[in-house]
Amino acid sequence: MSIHRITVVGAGYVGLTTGACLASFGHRVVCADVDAGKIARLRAGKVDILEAGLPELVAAGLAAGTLAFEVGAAAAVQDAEAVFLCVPTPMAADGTADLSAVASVAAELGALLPAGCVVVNKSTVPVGTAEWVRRLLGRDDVAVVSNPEFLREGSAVHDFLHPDRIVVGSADEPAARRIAELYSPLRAPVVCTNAASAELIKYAANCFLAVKLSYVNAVAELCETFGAEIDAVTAGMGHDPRIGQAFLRPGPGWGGPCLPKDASALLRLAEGRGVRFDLLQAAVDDNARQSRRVVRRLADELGKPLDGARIGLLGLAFKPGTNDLRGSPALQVAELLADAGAEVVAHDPAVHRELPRITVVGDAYLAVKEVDAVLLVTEWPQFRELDWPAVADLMDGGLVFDARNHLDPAVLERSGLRWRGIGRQAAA
Ligand SMILES: NC(=O)c1ccc[n+]([C@@H]2O[C@H](COP(=O)([O-])OP(=O)(O)OC[C@H]3O[C@@H](n4cnc5c(N)ncnc54)[C@H](O)[C@@H]3O)[C@@H](O)[C@H]2O)c1
Ligand SMILES: O=c1ccn([C@@H]2O[C@H](COP(=O)(O)OP(=O)(O)O[C@H]3O[C@H](CO)[C@@H](O)[C@H](O)[C@H]3O)[C@@H](O)[C@H]2O)c(=O)[nH]1
Repeated sequence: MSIHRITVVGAGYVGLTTGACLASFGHRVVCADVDAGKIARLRAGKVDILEAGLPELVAAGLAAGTLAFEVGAAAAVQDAEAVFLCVPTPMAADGTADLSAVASVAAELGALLPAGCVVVNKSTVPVGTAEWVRRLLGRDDVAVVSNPEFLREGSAVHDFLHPDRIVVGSADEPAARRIAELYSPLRAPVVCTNAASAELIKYAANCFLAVKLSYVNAVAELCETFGAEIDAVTAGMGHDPRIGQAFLRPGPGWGGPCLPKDASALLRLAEGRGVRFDLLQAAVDDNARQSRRVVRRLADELGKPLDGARIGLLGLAFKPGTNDLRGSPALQVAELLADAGAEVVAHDPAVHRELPRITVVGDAYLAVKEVDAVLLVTEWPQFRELDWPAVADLMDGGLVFDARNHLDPAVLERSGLRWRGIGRQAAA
């Protein structure tokens, strides 16, 4: 029996993208959220988050009548055949995943779900959560399927529509297959397994990426000491298909709303089972050092104390293409600079709100005015296109520390600026 009537609970990056994309396949989708203001804006076609193609998909779904929005999950499940849980699972104070939103939705929906409905865990949740949700629902006639999501922010719609794989896991294999069938228009490989494996796949994948980044950041540090060039080193490594070119760019540390909390959650899960995962712990520890290393190098290159220095920060979002500040390494760097007594003036093309301890300005040229050094922390394409001779005129000092190796060193040097990167030698 194919599924056509879908409810999505949680209309954020994952939920709204899932809902709008499934509606575009012709299914009838209702997205529910506890945020009444967000639902009112979505009903008017207004999307709060910065995701290419998402406003268009929402508008198309609303116009076709395939996509609707409700306040609260209870109002959205009357005739649902599948209910996707896309609520937040942030890091709790003890480093585990906070499952309170999942628990409250499961408790709320237990008595309301139609018989034969499938509950789908799309939130990133610890191993064992599918079974736990099944018990909370208290229903023998409702299956629970784990279906983790792998989309990246900034390219959420593209990633959802072009997945590398679909993962479904459940004790109820026919239910898992019915969920996998929803993705059949995407022609992606399907991994159908038990719930524990599906849940672990998500953490294992994100944490593998985190380890890869800590590794490459350490190799970049080696490059600095040996006179090697990290771009050449990673290109040379990446031609080996067992390594691959992706996810090898060094930076000020890995961050965002997912990798840090998922690494922490997997470490706590391992600890709970008495399994030592020293490799992952080292990746997390090295990552915490990386932002400190960037600030220390900036101070060394500056040749004067950070206390009282004025630093122009280019970028605030955790990566380009998003306005998400959750877990942003740029903010960690800004905090460290402020701790050291520096005055931080920052610009990000997508972030226009006030932030503590930083002056946020609406123009990159304002951010570099009269600064002792510029520190680039988010690789927005716009920053490459700046008029660098004009930047040199505006700055008091001449140092540009490019913590993403994003700028063209030759352009900067020609502009009379001193470029420094990560894992790279100074331009000749
Ligand atoms: N952001 C990503 O790139 C991404 C990718 C893959 C997986 N994930 C995982 O997906 C989950 C959701 O992440 P997100 O980034 O979409 O979160 P988000 O914060 O963007 O959105 C979550 C939404 O759920 C709503 N919500 C909270 N409690 C609710 C409740 N009880 N009932 C209904 N709605 C409720 C919030 O108001 C919010 O709109 C997390 O587990 C995350 O780890 C995120
Ligand atoms: O070569 C690289 C690639 C990434 N990063 C950094 O790594 C972090 C994470 O980047 P990315 O993975 O692109 O962002 P997310 O949108 O958080 O996506 C990750 O987290 C999601 C939520 O779980 C998963 O669905 C995705 O598959 C996974 O890539 C950011 O700080 C990036 O700047 C680097 O420093 N160098």
